Amino acid sequence: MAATIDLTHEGTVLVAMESTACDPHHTALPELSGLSSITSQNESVDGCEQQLRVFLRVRPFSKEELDNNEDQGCVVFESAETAMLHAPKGSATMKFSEKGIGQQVHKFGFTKIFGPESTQAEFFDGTIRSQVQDFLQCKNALVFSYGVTNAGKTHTIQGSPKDPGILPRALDTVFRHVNGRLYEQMDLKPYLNSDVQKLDTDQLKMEKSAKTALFSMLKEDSESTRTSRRRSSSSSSINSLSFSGVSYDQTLDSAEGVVDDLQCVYSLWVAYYEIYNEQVYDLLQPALSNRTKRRAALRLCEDSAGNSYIRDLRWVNIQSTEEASKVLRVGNKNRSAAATKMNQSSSRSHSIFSIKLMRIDGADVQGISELSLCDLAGSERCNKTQTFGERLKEAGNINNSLLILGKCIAGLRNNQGERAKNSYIPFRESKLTRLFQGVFCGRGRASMIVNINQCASTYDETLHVMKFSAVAKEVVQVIQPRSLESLAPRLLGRDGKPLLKNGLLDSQAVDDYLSEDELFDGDEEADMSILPQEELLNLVESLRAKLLAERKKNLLQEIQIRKEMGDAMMQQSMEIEELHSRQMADLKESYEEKMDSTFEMYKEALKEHAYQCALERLEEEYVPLDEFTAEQDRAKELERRVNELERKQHGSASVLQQENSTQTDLMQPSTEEIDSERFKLLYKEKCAVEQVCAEKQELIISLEKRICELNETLQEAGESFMEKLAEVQNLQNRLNYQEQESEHLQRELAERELELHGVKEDLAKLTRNPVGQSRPKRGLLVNIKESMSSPSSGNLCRTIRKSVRTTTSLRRTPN
Ligand SMILES: Nc1ncnc2c1ncn2[C@@H]1O[C@H](COP(=O)(O)OP(=O)(O)OP(=O)(O)O)[C@@H](O)[C@H]1O
Repeated sequence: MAATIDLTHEGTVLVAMESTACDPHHTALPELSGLSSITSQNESVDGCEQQLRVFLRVRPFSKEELDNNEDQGCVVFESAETAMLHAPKGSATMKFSEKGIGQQVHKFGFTKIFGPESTQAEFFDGTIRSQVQDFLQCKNALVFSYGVTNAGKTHTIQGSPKDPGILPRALDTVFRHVNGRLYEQMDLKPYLNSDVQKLDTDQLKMEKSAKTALFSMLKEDSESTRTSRRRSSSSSSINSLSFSGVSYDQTLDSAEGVVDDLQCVYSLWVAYYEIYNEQVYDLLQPALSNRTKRRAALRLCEDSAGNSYIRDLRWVNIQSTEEASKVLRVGNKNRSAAATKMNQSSSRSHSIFSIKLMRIDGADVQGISELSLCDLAGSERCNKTQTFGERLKEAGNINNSLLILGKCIAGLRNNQGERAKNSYIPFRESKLTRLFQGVFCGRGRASMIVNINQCASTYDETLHVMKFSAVAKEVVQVIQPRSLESLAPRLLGRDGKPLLKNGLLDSQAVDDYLSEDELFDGDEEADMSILPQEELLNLVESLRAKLLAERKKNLLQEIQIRKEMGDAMMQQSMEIEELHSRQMADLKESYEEKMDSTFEMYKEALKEHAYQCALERLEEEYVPLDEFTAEQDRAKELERRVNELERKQHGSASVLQQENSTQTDLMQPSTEEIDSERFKLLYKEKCAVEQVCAEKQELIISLEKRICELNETLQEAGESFMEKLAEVQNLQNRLNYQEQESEHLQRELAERELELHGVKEDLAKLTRNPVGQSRPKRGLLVNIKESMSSPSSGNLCRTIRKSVRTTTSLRRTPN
């Protein structure tokens, strides 16, 4: 059930995205469709344009991987920016390319590539050091690592105590920059997305005791781990990560080039949370129950400007790298890690470590910026990693949120340029993208780290990651320059009311900020806690009746829409089925025709060939019958005469012997003459017979030769016939395969019809008993959106998704 998305479609024109508002409080984020947020490059001249920076980091082989013959030269570096992927034998990519689908070699470009030998320090300096400097100048930054599981994401972000990753290095850079200028009190605390809350004395006390309690969690833990460590000193868990007293290369200055007002002091706050199974959990909150280790899920809300923030997320004030390290260790302890087949300590959640930096000048908070480092969970294919039960659900959620991230990135790219498609960008379909929508839309600089391993066994997944990154690299961010005034967060009191504006109390500002209309208009996740309680109760009461009527109306509309969607789905599946059966019938017919005609063609050719050979043979061997019989007669006659002469010769020899003694010498000469004449004649005839025999012999030899030649030709023709027969067989096999495919698809179609039937029955039930339903108090669009987006929603959504997948796969089916 691995979610895959092909992001490599066309649309290469890269143009800028429009910046979002200069003032973070009063201009809403681009609407969720992203339609209004996209302009051409020319229109965004004020903003600073930059292609999304995408870095590739390739981790070295482990010893086990080398032993398992994982090194098959799959990754080849062409230059510092270009890498080639070569499909290894046995990979799906190779199998497909052998069938003529896709290629064996893929080439990808990156902002910069870091090979297996690159150090953590080199990586930090070459990638996010500049973003940390931006952060120190009140600019938001987001860094996220993407890659298959076991590719080195956590190593890159967190590293180990001896070899710290970019997060400890970033914190170290920040602390060295603010060294001696830390705001030591905790009374100014981050609030909502980018505001600041002034804590009163009670709140301050609570804040301090909460911090002490947090660090004491670590003490308790270290007491127990110390005992276990004594037993086993081999632990390399990230839980023990510490970067206090860093021993790594510190030759580079912490924040070169950062222009700074030396009068300013800084307050640093950190939060550490994870998105696990599409729920946000605070990694710094203790578990609800010690036994189950369950924690409370937090709500993702939006302020009136549409900026996302996590309600009740715990921000901890830190005064040193040691404290930052402690926070990270507490969070790592709580992180949802479970061993998968591919990585023994695989992280199953997206974990985000956020740092907020407040620049304070006297009583004024001049600016606030946020740096988030997001370690995405590894994406893996369920079959390969043997995931079951809870792990399978996790994998589904991980894949789904990565899929949405991919869709958003592809959507951003497609919406850029003159040929912008103005397509819907599904930021709100997952918590991850919803959280970082602002940064992607220009409220900060984002960069992506693509982690890969070079293992042949995970080649196909790695290729998918690379394709994803290729799309990301084409996204252009426009970071709008913001004035210091616009950067200044609002200072809010206990109940969320702003206390100061331009140094003065401004009660009007609260109305602008949180008007009733904004609070209740459309967004079901608006944070109501920021309104005074009484006001809120009144509003709730007055809206109650309205809401009921609205819900009734919505329910009916929803039923109608579901019915229409069900009908449309049914219609669509019937059309698909019909189209498919037509295609299959056509295909079958055309293959049969092709096969028959090929067969006939070869049969004819063979016949023709045999006929020609026979004709040639006849022509060459042909002797007229008369001639042949006359010759035979002549030969017989000659033979007969030879026999007769031999007989005569024999008789005359004996007569001569008898007469020799009696006859006179006179008689002798005349008999000898006759004999000699006869001999001469006989000799001549014998020669003639021998000549005829020799001629016949020659004829026989030449005929035998021709027969041999004809045999060879026949053999050749036979061989070519066999070849053609094999081809025909091959075509027949392909036809059988297509038929099997067709049957499979028809079965799938039948399943979908069953599902649709189920949905229709549900609908019918719903129509029969609409008021009895207990539904969450949400709007129509929200319910529809949720049912369309949530992986755990009902049959209808599964059916729609299935249909979309089937349609896509139908389009991809090779002819
Ligand atoms: N650049 C590197 N140099 C040396 N070892 C590395 C490097 N990158 C990763 N590793 C090692 O590879 C293993 C897997 O790395 P890591 O846990 O960071 O993967 P991951 O992508 O975070 O996996 P998951 O998504 O499952 O959490 C670890 O043992 C890590 O120490």
